[in-house]
Amino acid sequence: MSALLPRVRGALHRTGPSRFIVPSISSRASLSTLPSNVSGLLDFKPSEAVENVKIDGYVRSVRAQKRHHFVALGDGSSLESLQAVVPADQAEGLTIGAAVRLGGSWVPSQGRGQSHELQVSQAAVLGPSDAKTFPIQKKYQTPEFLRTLPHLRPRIPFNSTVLRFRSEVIASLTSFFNSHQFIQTHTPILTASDCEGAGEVFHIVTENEQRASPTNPAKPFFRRDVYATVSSQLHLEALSQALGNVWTLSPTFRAEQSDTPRHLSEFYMLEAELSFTDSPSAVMDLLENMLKHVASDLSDSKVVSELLSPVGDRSPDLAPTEQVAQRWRGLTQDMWPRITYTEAIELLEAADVPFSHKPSWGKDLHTEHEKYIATKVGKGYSPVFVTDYPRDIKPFYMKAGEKDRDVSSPRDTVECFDLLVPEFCEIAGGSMREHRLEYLIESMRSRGFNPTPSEGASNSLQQPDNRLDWYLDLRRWGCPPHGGQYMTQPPSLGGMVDVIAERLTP
Ligand SMILES: NC(=O)C[C@H](N)C(=O)O
Repeated sequence: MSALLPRVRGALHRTGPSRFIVPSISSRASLSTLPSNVSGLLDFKPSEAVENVKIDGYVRSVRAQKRHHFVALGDGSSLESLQAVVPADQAEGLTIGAAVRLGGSWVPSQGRGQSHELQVSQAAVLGPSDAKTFPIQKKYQTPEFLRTLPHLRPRIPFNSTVLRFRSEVIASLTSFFNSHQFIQTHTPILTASDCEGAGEVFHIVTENEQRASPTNPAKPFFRRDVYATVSSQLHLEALSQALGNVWTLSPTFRAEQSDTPRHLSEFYMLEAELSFTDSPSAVMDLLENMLKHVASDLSDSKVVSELLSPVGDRSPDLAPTEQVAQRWRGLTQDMWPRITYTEAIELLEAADVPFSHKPSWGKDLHTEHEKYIATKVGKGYSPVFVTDYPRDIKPFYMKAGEKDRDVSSPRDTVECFDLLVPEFCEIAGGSMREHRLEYLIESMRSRGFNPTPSEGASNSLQQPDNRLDWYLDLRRWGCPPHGGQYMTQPPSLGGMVDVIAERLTP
């Protein structure tokens, strides 16, 4: 293998930022038109051979024949591999997993399975790989096994496709918010506010504090209890009073002990606050338009067609492609139905289905209930908004509904919504925020908080136990009606695409 390097070094050295040698006069393609990655090369279908093509990538598999080795090359840019035909005497070191640089002619392929292939004249191994010990193999490997290799798993073509998809979704979300004049902000990850008791928190302590004992006390690192954020919402509300409409995409942490894909201890959450509005519909419209924007932005993209393609190494614990395609189509449906929680309960009570949890007004909806609603109301493809949940099962910050809105049902509700999608159930939600000081204090007291609003601004550093007084302050000085939305795991569209919504990075 080392013998290969000196032989090709002269021919393959970079002449600038490009990885290609300037083509000779006889070449048809000019430097600027030559694609620079596997995806680009696969889309490049000249009718005649193009010489002096160079490509960097990783060997996905090798089929050795007497005179040639057929190398499947990938570089993370494409689910499909590029076929490189390497003369046997140049194939030393081209083993599965190796990082290589290949040079040769890009020619229409005689074989089946690909329109073009690279007839390699120069091959360099830039990062060798011992095929005998490389744990990622072309054959099927169970998700359980692959989960033990989080540092290598992204190299699996399907997984790198999911990561590219996430990148494109984030770009599309950014363009959506940008074009709607929302300001992107970044809220603290380490925070003294544990939001609304949205989930169990991770308490941040230093190793010193952890090792402390009565005989060996440690000086606290922070002056008060600090947690890994469970939601950016409260901080975002403060920022919206300074900037107007704001959004963030932030890592979020919940200490929930669970192996289901729906309960992750670390995930990304998109949150947006819309200021100067008293209309829950406006907040729902924002969420609906945001998802439709992403769906239409990406619908013709290569990455979506790859995710929906039935070929490749799709693991059997992923939803079938037809199901994912259906979810995708659902996002582009015209009007997403909106029903109240009370209507949802009525539908559930009337349903001829043996639910394991009896639906009853005042209780939260279980996944089986949400599935039923999404199928019945959303007809199995359209997302459905369920609004106005009972106040007692929702967090303190949600704005109280108008009691007299439905005289036949004078039960306390809050102005909120959950977005249910077929099969996946709740992927997003939001609410109007209680912007009236006295109502907020009352709501906090009824939930066991002990707010102590002061005359001046709350100095949270001096009030270690009263971590939400600053939140009350927001209501004391210029708090317009406002509301917000959230979506968990937006880069994978709430996990709808990489169904096992797990981290693909170490
Ligand atoms: N921004 C939000 O409305 C998210 C909400 N705080 C939650 O954690 O569920």
